[in-house]
Amino acid sequence: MIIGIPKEIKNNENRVALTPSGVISFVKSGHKVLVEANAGIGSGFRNEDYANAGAEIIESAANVWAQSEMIMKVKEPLSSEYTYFRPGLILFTYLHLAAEPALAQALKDNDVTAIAYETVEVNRTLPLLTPMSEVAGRMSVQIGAQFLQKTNGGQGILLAGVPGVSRGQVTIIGGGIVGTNAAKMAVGLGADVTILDLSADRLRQLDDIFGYQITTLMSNPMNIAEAVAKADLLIGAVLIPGAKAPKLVTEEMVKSMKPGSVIVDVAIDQGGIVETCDHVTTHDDPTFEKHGVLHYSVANMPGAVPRTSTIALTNVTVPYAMQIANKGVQKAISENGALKLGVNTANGEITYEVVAKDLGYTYVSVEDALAKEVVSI
Ligand SMILES: NC(=O)C1=CN([C@@H]2O[C@H](COP(=O)(O)OP(=O)(O)OC[C@H]3O[C@@H](n4cnc5c(N)ncnc54)[C@H](O)[C@@H]3O)[C@@H](O)[C@H]2O)C=CC1
Ligand SMILES: CC(=O)C(=O)O
Repeated sequence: MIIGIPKEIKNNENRVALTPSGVISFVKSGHKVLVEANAGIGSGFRNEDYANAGAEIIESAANVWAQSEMIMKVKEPLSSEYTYFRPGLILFTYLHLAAEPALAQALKDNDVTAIAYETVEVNRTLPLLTPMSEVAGRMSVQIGAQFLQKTNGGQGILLAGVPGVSRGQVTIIGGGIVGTNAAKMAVGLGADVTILDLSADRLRQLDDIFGYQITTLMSNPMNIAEAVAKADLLIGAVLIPGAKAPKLVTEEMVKSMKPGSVIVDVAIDQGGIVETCDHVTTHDDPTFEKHGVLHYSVANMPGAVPRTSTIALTNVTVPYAMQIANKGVQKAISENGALKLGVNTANGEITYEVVAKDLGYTYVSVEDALAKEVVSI
């Protein structure tokens, strides 16, 4: 199979979908890899590194897309990339379609087989989301601490406090991968940490991990309101796989926060859980202020630590991409239930149920979509 690796074009997105080591794996298995010139620079991988690994360096993005059977990316295509879509193209990347209706329509209109990293699912875990959630969860506290500084627009508190002065309060809504990793960092800094989740089992696990270092609370409107009101740093970390994030933190709750408090809504890639986090921000201009509270809503947080993130991401994506390359997309999907759950669009249909529901399309199963006329390139 011919696999294409375009350079990421989202604001400050310095990750790349494949490392030179990944290229070696594909080439050894008899595949051809086309890498757009300078695609790896942001992650510290030079064109020569890719060429030495056996990739062909291609000058233009258009040629990479046109000549490849499968495109591997990191972030969802931006509108300028929709022109590269065509029937039969396999796209393997983060998509977050519930929050990207125009992209969903473009993939559908162009009969692209689009497999979303974030919905590949094994035993109720999301193996291709996990490493980036680990990164973003850890970053969320680092970023929050930084914006709590007066010089950066915050209320001017140190999360750790000092002897004689109270510690900062970190409230984390959602105790999955992002939430747990945020808690590790916040506990490590010495903050006062509260985590809310809807799953009693998850709260028990968190209690086992952190003991008396954190407070766990069942997620319900009353507990959320109280925990938000006292938060110096609020972290949004809820996920319902594939679906638009529920708005759990209302504008009224945000108004109850202290001036200069900070919200890091990590779940913004699925639309965000905070009502006032009404738009995505960029690494260039990451925050905005509403009701005196700083809001941070960058949808590609790991893009700021690309070396760590690229290696962590490709560690998990390459084995799945290899199955697609070795077997072809239809056979790979039929033999691997985890990968099948990743398919969000195929043959002009939306094939992930909650995405179809959230965007108002009729859901068609992957099998039925692929059983329609099979388009080959
Ligand atoms: N902004 C960025 O750059 C990045 C964003 N993310 C996003 O962060 C979000 C969280 O991801 P993960 O931690 O990996 O998901 P996860 O599935 O590991 O955890 C989600 C948690 O939310 C809980 N939950 C569901 N409904 C809830 C509710 N009503 N109240 C409280 N908790 C509830 C679940 O029980 C689960 O424990 C996702 O949207 C993910 O895409 C991940 C990486 C980077
Ligand atoms: C999960 C995701 O969208 C990211 O890492 O950018």
